[in-house]
Amino acid sequence: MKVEEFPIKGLYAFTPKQFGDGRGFFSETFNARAFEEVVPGITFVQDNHSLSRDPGVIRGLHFQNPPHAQGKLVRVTRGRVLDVAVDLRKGSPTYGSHVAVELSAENWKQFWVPAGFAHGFCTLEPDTEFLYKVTDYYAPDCDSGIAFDDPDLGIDWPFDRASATLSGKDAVLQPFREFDSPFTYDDKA
Ligand SMILES: Cc1cn([C@H]2C[C@H](O)[C@@H](COP(=O)(O)OP(=O)(O)O[C@H]3O[C@@H](C)C(=O)[C@@H](O)[C@H]3O)O2)c(=O)[nH]c1=O
Repeated sequence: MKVEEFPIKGLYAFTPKQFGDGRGFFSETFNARAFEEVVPGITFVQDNHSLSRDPGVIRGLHFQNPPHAQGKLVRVTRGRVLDVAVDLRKGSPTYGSHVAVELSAENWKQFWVPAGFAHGFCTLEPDTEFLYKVTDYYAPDCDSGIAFDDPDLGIDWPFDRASATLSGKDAVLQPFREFDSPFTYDDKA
């Protein structure tokens, strides 16, 4: 498994091996022991799967507030997305900055987005299937988000608000400047 780090501490990309043969391929898409070596102390409790029909579907930027904050291990099994994580950890040297990674069925990359980040993605191909493991259960009362196109975040999305497809909920998310983060940065983590 290939492991990549980023300028924002806590984010990782993993590329599991694919063993191709005449039938197709085999891949260990999650191995608790290998994951633990890079990101210790994590337990996943729920697996999610979404389908987005068109290119330009933007979901995000989402997070759950404590006590149900979620870490997410995300990947794409069909199609392609631009996946984005925004650092919301108060006191972090990279607070408010983001990492964008392309995830696709072709590159087989997974992105680890710990609790304390807002997460979102934009589909780049039709019929994109997005799969992820999360570290806490869905808690609608803790569900929150920030506008994907907030100018203060400066994310270079391939679609703008007029051309993207958004949920009603995502169309009215709060601006970053009004957001009082409940997350704190742990220097030692
Ligand atoms: C996220 C989620 C949603 N739902 C339900 C609520 C709602 O009726 C329907 C669709 O929910 P949403 O519109 O919030 O789905 P979606 O916009 O795909 O939300 C997801 O976006 C990406 C970017 C993330 O990071 C995820 O954590 C999650 O927030 O599914 C669950 O039952 N369990 C869940 O874990």
